[in-house]
Amino acid sequence: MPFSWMPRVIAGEREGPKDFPQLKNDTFLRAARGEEIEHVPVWCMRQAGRYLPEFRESRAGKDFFETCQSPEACCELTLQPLRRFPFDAAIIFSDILVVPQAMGMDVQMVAGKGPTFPEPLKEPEDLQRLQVKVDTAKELGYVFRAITLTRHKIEGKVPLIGFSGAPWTLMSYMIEGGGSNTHSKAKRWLYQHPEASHMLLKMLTDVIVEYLLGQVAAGAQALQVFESHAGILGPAEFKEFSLPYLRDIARRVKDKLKEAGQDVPMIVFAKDAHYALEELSQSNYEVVGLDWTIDPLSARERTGGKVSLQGNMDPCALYAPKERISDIVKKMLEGFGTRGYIANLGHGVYPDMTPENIGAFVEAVHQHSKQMIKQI
Ligand SMILES: Cc1c2[nH]c(c1CCC(=O)O)Cc1[nH]c(c(CCC(=O)O)c1C)Cc1[nH]c(c(CCC(=O)O)c1C)Cc1[nH]c(c(CCC(=O)O)c1C)C2
Repeated sequence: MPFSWMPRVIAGEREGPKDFPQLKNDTFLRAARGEEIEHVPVWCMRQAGRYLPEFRESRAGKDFFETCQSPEACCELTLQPLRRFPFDAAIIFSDILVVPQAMGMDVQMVAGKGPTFPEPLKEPEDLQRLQVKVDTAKELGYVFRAITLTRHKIEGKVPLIGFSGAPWTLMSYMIEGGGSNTHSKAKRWLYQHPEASHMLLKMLTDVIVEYLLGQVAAGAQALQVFESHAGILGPAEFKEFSLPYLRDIARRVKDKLKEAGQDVPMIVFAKDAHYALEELSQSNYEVVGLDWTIDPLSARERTGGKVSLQGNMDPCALYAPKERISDIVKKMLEGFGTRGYIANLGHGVYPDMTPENIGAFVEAVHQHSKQMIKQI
């Protein structure tokens, strides 16, 4: 039995542990599978974030990763946006950098600077510092507990999404030591140390697979894999250093879930990877998330109805007056169509955005899509 909480998952049962409140709004899950819906579901990346005064209040004076380690705090932050807006999904509050931490790296959140690794990986020898076999139940059990608690507290209102960073994005943080414009330290590895790069990407893939499976066992009803730094790679590097690992993650997670009779939709969000849209639509994920640099109609054409699509309004459109947001949403819905589509932003909400405009975005998606579906 690989996970201590595994006995709670009954083989053959689709919804996971039995004692969770029944799901009342499964629109997001149906859209992910391309099934019929009454309105287009909508959620926002970074919907739990600093643009909400209640989020800033809860986070005030507390260390970021300590907050991530508190299931109660993560649950509260996940639920906050749902109290304000009729989102069709929630995403568990956590961070992609908990995985490098679980592998033994120190990561701190420095105010005004963002995530910082005091001792980043510099040369291939540094891989020896990393934990190869990670006991995810021990190192990341706090995330699993946050998911289980949130599944209870969310009362079946909407599905709960679990997530992980993808191997290349995590590798780039581990080598850069934080955010970067050029990612030149991490890219140097790809060109100077391709073998060590693959070794690190493989190590990360193994941990991510276990981590995502643990999230589903804990109660996650969908999974999103964030390849936020895809755009810094060109098509050839993406094909060699990102895509095979993204595919491997989805295949291995799905194979394991199938054995347990579970079916959990997976979303891949490779930011700025418009050059790889065709490949991404054939990479074992039900949903491909899009940033705003891709035109909805051409995304549909290029993915050929093989997958559902998610996205992709420019987050900065939320600075526009509400009527303009409504027009932009309408055009976006007309471009994607209402079937096999999950409305979202093309990236996360920024801290200086007004909650009211997020509300206008959500309302516009629901209103316009209901009308469009009625007319079909
Ligand atoms: C709200 C927040 C988070 N992380 C960080 C913040 C801001 C700091 C704070 O509020 O104290 C630091 C935080 N964490 C990270 C950054 C980016 C730093 C950089 O690259 O410059 C910051 C400021 C790293 C990170 N972290 C994440 C990504 C992938 C998504 C993306 O591309 O934005 C990345 C790249 C994932 C993430 N991170 C978070 C979520 C929560 C759920 C939600 O979306 O509502 C998620 C999904 C939460």
